[in-house]
Amino acid sequence: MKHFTSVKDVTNISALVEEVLFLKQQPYAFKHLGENKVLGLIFMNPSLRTRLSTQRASMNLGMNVIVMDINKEGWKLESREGAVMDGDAAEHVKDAVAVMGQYCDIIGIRSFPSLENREDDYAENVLNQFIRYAGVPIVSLESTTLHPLQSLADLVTIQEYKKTPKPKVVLTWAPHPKALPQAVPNSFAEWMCNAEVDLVITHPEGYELDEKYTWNATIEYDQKKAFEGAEFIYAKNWSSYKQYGKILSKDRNWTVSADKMKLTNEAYFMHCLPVRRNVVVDDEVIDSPQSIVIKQAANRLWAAQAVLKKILEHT
Ligand SMILES: NCCC[C@H](NC(=O)CCC(=O)O)C(=O)O
Ligand SMILES: NC(=O)OP(=O)(O)O
Repeated sequence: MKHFTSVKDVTNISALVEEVLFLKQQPYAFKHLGENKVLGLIFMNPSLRTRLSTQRASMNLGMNVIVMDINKEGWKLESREGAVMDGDAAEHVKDAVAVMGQYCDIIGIRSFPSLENREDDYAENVLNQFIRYAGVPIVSLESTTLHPLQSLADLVTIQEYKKTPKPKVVLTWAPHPKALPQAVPNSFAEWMCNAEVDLVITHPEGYELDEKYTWNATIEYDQKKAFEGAEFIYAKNWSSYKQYGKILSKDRNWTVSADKMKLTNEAYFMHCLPVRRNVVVDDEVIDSPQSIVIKQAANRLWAAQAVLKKILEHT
């Protein structure tokens, strides 16, 4: 594997899932693979799970790791091509990235969307400049449109907990006070459309995701109908893709409640975290034995380790 920015970078998804499960059993089987190699983790936005799990994953492979919260600790960056830099920004992304590539053997980058201009966000300018100018493999730590490390961990978690060969997996929109990116649901749908699952996506009208990620999913506007017979309920808020970045609803009738979980086939509850309790999901559900959010977060470590291993083996 050269870069890891979407499911398209994976040649054999089931082999990668097996690799994740192997590393979960034997975390230190490749403890010398990354010796004398440095992973740089660059954050343009906050993180808990991605930062800590990827850092730990690199340690398990014997790598050294440098972490930078670039907006707080670095020079203000310009990302527009050809910009006349007489404003606030002191450094262009392409110079900063080329320099980082001199110090790191692999770079991870987190860069969220502005949610102001769909065309700009979906062009993935920051991620693509990292790929273009770093000269080293790039791992997405959640880009403007996708979160592949999360989706790989999600797929592994579903593989571990499924009760039938092709489980019904429901991605449900849930309310939230803020406008959030579409990266997690886009990426989840993209990975699930390539997996042995029956994917149903439920959301209020106007929250349709980019069809390029949902081609193999059924869209059901009635949340209760969607929940019937589900083996997994994956909750997430996102802002509108059609009316780009807008909050069209804060309807608490979409909150995942214990009553709604009763419609499912004793479904497991999943969420990528961080989660707004009693807005996205009721305490009663997330604190129930059917909630696997912590196991899901734990799998982030093994997912990151498998991806780093694949890249180290390639370089
Ligand atoms: N990496 C996991 C999700 C990150 C981000 N959530 C957030 O920004 C939540 C912020 C809040 O709840 O205030 C998102 O939805 O893409
Ligand atoms: N799920 C996830 O990516 O969490 P963080 O934003 O805390 O990294």
